[in-house]
Amino acid sequence: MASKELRRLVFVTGNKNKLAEVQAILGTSVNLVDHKLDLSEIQGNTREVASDKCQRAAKEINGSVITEDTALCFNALGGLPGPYIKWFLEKLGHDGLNRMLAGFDDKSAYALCTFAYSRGPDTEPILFEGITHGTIVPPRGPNNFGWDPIFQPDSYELTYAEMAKDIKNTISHRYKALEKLKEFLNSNSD
Ligand SMILES: O=c1nc[nH]c2c1ncn2[C@H]1C[C@H](O)[C@@H](COP(=O)(O)OP(=O)(O)OP(=O)(O)O)O1
Ligand SMILES: [Mg+2]
Repeated sequence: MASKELRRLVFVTGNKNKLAEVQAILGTSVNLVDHKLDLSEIQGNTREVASDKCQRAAKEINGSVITEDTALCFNALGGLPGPYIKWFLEKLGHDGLNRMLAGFDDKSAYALCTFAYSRGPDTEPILFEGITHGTIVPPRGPNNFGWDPIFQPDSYELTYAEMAKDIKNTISHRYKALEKLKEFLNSNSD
């Protein structure tokens, strides 16, 4: 690849908020091409779910792709809902997610982001993980993105939803995973 040429990366996601954050974090360092597709997701641990999703995307695109899977893991529940948070959020809402922890003193949780990069349909995806630890709290802040109003990162008084985007985007699970992906891409510029 010519050194001045921006790397073209196809990001397959059905979530516009994710896409916006990834674009904001990557800035102009890559030419991000979005491809809207709601991929089906298997059951399994976060690495299995992320890897399978990326393989499906690479088959659809028939080329190199990145995908991302986000889990929200409650420590009192041994890491659940984890990769199934989307369905728990959809069925229970913010209050229901809080109530899941009512019987536990431990309200701690972590957000885990797994980016997966595949060179094409017949290759094993490479995974990049980022974790931000925090606490599950009653909802505060605008309800624009998923579980942002109920996740308060450690050493902050604000939930993800209350924070300015440029703060979230420098401490988030997504930011940390993308830092690793960027480092990998910079040292593998084929
Ligand atoms: O930073 C975040 N802050 C708050 N909520 C978030 C965040 N990131 C993902 N979320 C939500 C979206 C979905 O309810 C679940 C993850 O599920 P996940 O399968 O990874 O996302 P998705 O299906 O919306 O998009 P995709 O097409 O990329 O799979 O957590
Ligand atoms: Mg999904």
